[in-house]
Amino acid sequence: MAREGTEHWPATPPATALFADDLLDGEVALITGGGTGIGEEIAVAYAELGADVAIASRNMDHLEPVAERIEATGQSACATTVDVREMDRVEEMVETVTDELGDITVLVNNAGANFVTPTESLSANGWRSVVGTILDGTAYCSMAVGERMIEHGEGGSIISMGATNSVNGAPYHAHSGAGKAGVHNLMQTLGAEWAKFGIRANTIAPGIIETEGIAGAVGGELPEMLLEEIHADRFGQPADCVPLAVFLASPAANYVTGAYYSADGGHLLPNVPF
Ligand SMILES: CCCCC/C=C/C(=O)SCCNC(=O)CCNC(=O)[C@H](O)C(C)(C)COP(=O)(O)OP(=O)(O)OC[C@H]1O[C@@H](n2cnc3c(N)ncnc32)[C@H](O)[C@@H]1OP(=O)(O)O
Ligand SMILES: NC(=O)C1=CN([C@@H]2O[C@H](COP(=O)(O)OP(=O)(O)OC[C@H]3O[C@@H](n4cnc5c(N)ncnc54)[C@H](OP(=O)(O)O)[C@@H]3O)[C@@H](O)[C@H]2O)C=CC1
Repeated sequence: MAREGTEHWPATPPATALFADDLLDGEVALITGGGTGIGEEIAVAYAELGADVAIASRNMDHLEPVAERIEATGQSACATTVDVREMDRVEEMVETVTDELGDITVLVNNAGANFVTPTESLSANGWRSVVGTILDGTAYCSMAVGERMIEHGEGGSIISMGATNSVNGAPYHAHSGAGKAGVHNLMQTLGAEWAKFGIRANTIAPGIIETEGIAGAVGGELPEMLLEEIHADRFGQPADCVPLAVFLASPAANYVTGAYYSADGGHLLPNVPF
């Protein structure tokens, strides 16, 4: 049964119902992991608001249908494969996107990886696989795109997906929690270092958002008992993360850098009065 007041947590409306339809005109956005889940929703919303959008991940099968959705809005799309854990591949991706769409003005570090496991069962390779994707990948993409943003001289926005599991520690998420904590710290560092170039760097921390990725990470359906920890009394949907990603890409956030925004239905808030 829903707790009192939780019926006041309806679905987040589409970005086009919230923002001016030309908000992202002239932007060129690159979204890693843009072929699925949260990344897909951000990619399509950016295009609907006027940006040309590139999406990149390891598997082209994920990317092609989303590129078609982007093109259906009338904007240009670029779909390219990358493993963000490899710097050479990241450099190639940035070159391809720049050749096809022009200078990148918005980078969304969304590619992510996780699986839930007791730390004593986590192998070195399992640790590297997740931390490599989350933290190395975010660093490599930010460095490759940031260098070009600096050369281009027009500033830019770097947005990275953190996670609420990095805030208080999270049992069975040793690799993911530590990697996401590093992502938040990296965005603060870049926000400080690259402010002089007009480059902003911010973090969005989703709570528990229903995607195929998280279902894989927890080994099936999300257990209903997790809702007891979520004040909104519902799991998040990818659309719940989109308005923050639009805001941070837009001129509305021109004075916002090094910030950390959670979209978690109150998951981080205490559940008891003491
Ligand atoms: C409060 C809630 C917070 C939630 C926070 C975050 C949530 C999310 O991020 S949800 C999004 C999750 N999305 C994904 O994970 C999609 C991408 N996932 C993957 O690519 C794979 O699941 C991957 C993470 C395992 C990486 O794939 P790949 O690089 O191809 O790696 P391998 O399959 O070769 O495995 C590497 C290594 O990891 C070990 N391993 C894999 N799964 C598990 C598991 N469930 N438990 C324990 N260990 C696992 C695997 O055995 C390999 O290690 P070695 O055997 O030592 O070689
Ligand atoms: N869903 C949730 O509850 C939460 C999600 N997050 C974060 O939000 C982001 C999106 O998550 P979500 O949409 O749920 O997950 P998905 O699993 O749907 O998305 C992850 C994406 O990353 C891509 N990817 C994974 N590894 C690599 C790699 N090495 N190189 C390039 N691309 C890669 C995948 O594509 P491909 O397989 O083609 O490479 C996939 O498109 C992630 O950063 C995640 O950690 C944070 C907290 C909670």
